[in-house]
Amino acid sequence: MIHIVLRWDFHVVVFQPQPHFQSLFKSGQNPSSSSSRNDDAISRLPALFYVPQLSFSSGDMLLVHAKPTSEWWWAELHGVIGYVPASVIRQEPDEEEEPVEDPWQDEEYFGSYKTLKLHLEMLSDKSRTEAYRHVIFNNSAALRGKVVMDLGCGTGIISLFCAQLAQPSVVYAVEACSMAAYTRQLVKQNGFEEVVTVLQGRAEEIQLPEKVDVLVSEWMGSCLLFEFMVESVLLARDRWLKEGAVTWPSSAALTLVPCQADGYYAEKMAFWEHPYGLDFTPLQPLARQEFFTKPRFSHLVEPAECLAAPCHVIRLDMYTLQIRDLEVLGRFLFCVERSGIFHEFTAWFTVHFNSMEAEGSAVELDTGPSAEPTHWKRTLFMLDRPVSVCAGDSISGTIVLRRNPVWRRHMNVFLHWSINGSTEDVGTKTFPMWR
Ligand SMILES: N=C(N)NCC[C@H]1O[C@@H](n2cnc3c(N)ncnc32)[C@H](O)[C@@H]1O
Repeated sequence: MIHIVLRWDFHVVVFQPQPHFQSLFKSGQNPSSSSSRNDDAISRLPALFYVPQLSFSSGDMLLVHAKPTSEWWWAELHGVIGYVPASVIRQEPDEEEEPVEDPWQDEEYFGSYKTLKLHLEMLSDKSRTEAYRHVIFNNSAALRGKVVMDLGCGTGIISLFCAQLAQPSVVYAVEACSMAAYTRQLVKQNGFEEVVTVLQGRAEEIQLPEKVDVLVSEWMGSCLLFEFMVESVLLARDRWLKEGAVTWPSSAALTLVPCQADGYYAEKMAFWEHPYGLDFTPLQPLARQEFFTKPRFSHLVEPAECLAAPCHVIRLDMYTLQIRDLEVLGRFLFCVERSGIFHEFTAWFTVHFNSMEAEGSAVELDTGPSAEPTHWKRTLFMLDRPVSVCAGDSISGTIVLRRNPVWRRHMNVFLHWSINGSTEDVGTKTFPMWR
């Protein structure tokens, strides 16, 4: 995307490479450039080791490669790349906001699955893993002679269940990272080489010898969509699924509920009111910024903390969902069932696996408070200021999960709400997940 430099001439000099990137901005003609604003902005630059010199003048056309933060963009001028303050450049009006494809991001993403840490976490999650085993067991007869694709197989557990519990003709176990080599060993170790074929590569790029009857994948991330692995599932669905074939999960739903969170609020905010008999409340704005800006996903909300009946705010049909739909909007209307303090929204997801047989029973994997905890836990969105609510009040609004245009596996969650439909008692907050 092309941008033009607006006002100031900037000369960016890195006077020493070090873990924390520092630079000295000397403003050009514009006397209004406040060094304090620059210093403040510099302090929030992403940590870097080396940034080459980058000088540019009013009217220059910069090529912006990425927007890592709202204040600093990664741009190029005449072949030289460096950080520039976003405040001095303007985007060409007719520019399309095309997502920036950045191969480095996927290297980082797949690199995180090369070690056992995340695989151990997923395999240790009994609710998650038993749900997939239950699906394969329930459909073992229908799977006989079928062609299966396990997308993002990791250690291959789902493919091994297919070979252990059913008699598919073949399972293509697709894994992008080097864990695939170990997965091959596990297939051999368990005597399933005749059935399971491990393919290392991205599902979007690999070549299968045939189309498939079943596309199964465990693609869910925090708040359902984080990681956006679901995009790969949709691409594979459109490329490899036979007509009338099955995708597991078949559908997914994001659930939201307004909650009271006395413990968390006391721990992070009320604490500053009188620690050791002193008044530390001037630190509360800092605490709000530090502890309540990003969602918290290690939270295990209890049913008793829910102020209203949870409701599905977003539903995804995996047979019809399109990639363009992945900027998902949900509306909600909660009727408060018990008076209390509205501190936060809690979100979790549920996925369903339809049976391959007409009369067969579906399987559900619920990550909410009424089910066994999972490694996804639940996602807590803290309001900046708690609101007292009474039984019978209504909390209505919208939630939007918007994919990050630069960091493509991340997203922002926008929440907008009002109490009893009033225009005064309105709240809105954006939560980055995670960049
Ligand atoms: N949130 C999750 N369930 N993540 C599971 C991720 C597993 O799928 C693998 N994976 C994710 N996307 C892909 C893809 N497009 N192609 C192949 N493997 C993938 C990833 O390397 C890891 O082993």
